[in-house]
Amino acid sequence: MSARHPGPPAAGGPGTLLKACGAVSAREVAAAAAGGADCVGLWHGIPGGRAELAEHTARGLAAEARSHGVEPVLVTFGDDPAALAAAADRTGVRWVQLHAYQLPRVVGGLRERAPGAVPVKVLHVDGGGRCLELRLADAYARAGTEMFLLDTATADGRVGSTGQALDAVGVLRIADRLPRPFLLAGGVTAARRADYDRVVEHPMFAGVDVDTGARGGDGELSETAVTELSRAWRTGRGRRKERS
Ligand SMILES: O=C(O)c1ccccc1N[C@@H]1O[C@H](COP(=O)(O)O)[C@@H](O)[C@H]1O
Repeated sequence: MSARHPGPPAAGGPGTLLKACGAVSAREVAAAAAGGADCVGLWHGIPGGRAELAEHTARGLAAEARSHGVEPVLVTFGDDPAALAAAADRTGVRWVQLHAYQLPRVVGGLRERAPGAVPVKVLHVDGGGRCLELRLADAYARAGTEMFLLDTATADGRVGSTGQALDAVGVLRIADRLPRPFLLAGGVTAARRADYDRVVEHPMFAGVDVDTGARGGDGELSETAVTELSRAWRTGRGRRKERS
């Protein structure tokens, strides 16, 4: 994990990780950094993805992120451990977010080939709070997963940037069974912070990962939006519910 965040932060406090996802330009990386993001997601290996980056672009933006003191995270659907390790090496990115339905052996294979990699495994949660991959959580941890990320899977099978929020009760039920800290994703906004008081207080809560809610009216990652997220999620304990 990054030097700034060696372990799970105190619940809802200033140590809460904030990851802004899907940067495609140095300007977006700088905006996320200026807003207070700790991590920025760079898509590589998401065929057809609107924020998919060529390897050399991901490498450049990773260096840009680091120059701002922000940890770059490679976000990928890839499931070939050798290719993932090579991509991490060539882009110079340590954190690898496996955003598809990769099995524990993919995590293990990545760690074998790239011992310095920090695998983040996404667990997909449906509208009823069900998470099919939950039964694999211990196996993911044994394979070397350092952090989980809970994200929405829609009824029609869409994953990633759904903009749809997870139900807090379902999140808590899953969090109780996780052997590693987790980031919350799925339609995260500043206003929705008030719905997650108990989630933020959970000992395994590490922070939030935001794509849609970190963007301005022009669709780009925005310093203002990230600043609002940072204020809400890092200091927002017990706030009254805001109107969205
Ligand atoms: O946005 C996508 O289509 C996507 C594709 C593949 C992997 C991840 C993707 N998006 C990620 O989904 C979460 C939550 O996004 P949101 O805040 O609900 O919009 C985030 O990690 C996005 O980068």
